[in-house]
Amino acid sequence: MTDAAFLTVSEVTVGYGGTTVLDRLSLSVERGEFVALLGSSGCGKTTLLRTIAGFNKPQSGSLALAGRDITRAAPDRRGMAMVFQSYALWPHMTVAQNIGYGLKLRRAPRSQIAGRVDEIAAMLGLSGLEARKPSQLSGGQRQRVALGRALAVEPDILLLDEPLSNLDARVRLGVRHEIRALQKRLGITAIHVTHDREEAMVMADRIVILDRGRIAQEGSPEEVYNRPGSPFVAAFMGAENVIALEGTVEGDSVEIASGPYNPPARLALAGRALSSGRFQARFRTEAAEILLATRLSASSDPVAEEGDEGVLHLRGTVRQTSYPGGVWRHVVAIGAAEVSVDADLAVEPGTDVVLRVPPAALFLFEAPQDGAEPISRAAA
Ligand SMILES: Nc1ncnc2c1ncn2[C@@H]1O[C@H](COP(=O)(O)OP(=O)(O)OP(=O)(O)O)[C@@H](O)[C@H]1O
Repeated sequence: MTDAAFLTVSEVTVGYGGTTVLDRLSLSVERGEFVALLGSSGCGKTTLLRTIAGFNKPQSGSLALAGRDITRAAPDRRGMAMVFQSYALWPHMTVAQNIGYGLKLRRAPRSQIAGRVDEIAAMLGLSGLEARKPSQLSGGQRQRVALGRALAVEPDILLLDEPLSNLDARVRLGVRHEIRALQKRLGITAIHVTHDREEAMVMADRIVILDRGRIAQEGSPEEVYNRPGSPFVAAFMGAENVIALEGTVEGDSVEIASGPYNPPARLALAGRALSSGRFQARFRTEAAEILLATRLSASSDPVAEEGDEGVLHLRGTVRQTSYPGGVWRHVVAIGAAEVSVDADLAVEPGTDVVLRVPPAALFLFEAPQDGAEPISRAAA
């Protein structure tokens, strides 16, 4: 955490009744940064956002904004505005009245409110709709009004609580880009709660992945996607195929001996701390290539092929083939394990195949205590 951080959340613990939801959580956000809080349902994303907004009081820890302690400041004294999933617009007010609501509460002069409402309506593509009530708007328009109401008060921090999840997929993509472009143009600091990985990836400068009230990992979208630090983050970022292996660590690589489902391989550790013994290899559905087993039958050791250093080859049998669109998806059985692998062409169920997982797409981690039996043996 740096002293220069705009918002600082320090060692904050928050719970409901006797249950702790956030456990000594610390987070810092820079001015102008767009941070996405990503995590599965119930991990505490909304609780963290509401704590930042001042709706939840921490049992311990502190919050500071621009160097000012706001731990006990009332929500309307924090210079923040929140946009909710449910829009939370006033149904009896017009679009203009909804957008101007925060300014009216602050007793801004009527002419100033009108000018600001016009400006925001134009910026958000709502011009011409100012006299309508929320019930006369589409979901995307309502969400833009909610965003306009938040922006009208020129908050120091914009808090977004799954604001796009009620919109249909096509509108959601559009509003996603609108919010991001606007945030960049206005230089607003934004914290956005979502459980949608792609949404977090395309909108945020930094992704904070929460797991049961703690930060599992934070980093740029590219970092958390390509260098997940734990099996939880790898799985959350889409590397859901898991193969249990056994190997011997030598320097910065791990050697696995030939087994019934794999030729020998030397896999790069790429700085990960692993010790000899059991570990797990994770990869994404789109990361592995399917090779037909017959192509490799002449070679007992495909790893020896030039340029295949660090590659994991796995022998398996296709169990299911489906077409989700664009590519063919295959369920491939490798011993007792099953993995999902995409390919441009359909491979018939029952076909023996070899999967080729390149080093950059392979994530290695310590095996969990209750992990599956490894399919490989450690090299002697
Ligand atoms: N007002 C409340 N009283 C008691 N428990 C609560 C309350 N609000 C949330 N919780 C519990 O706190 C935990 C975290 O909830 P929170 O809403 O922060 O999660 P979330 O990550 O935002 O989930 P979702 O994505 O489903 O909205 C959950 O177990 C939830 O049941």
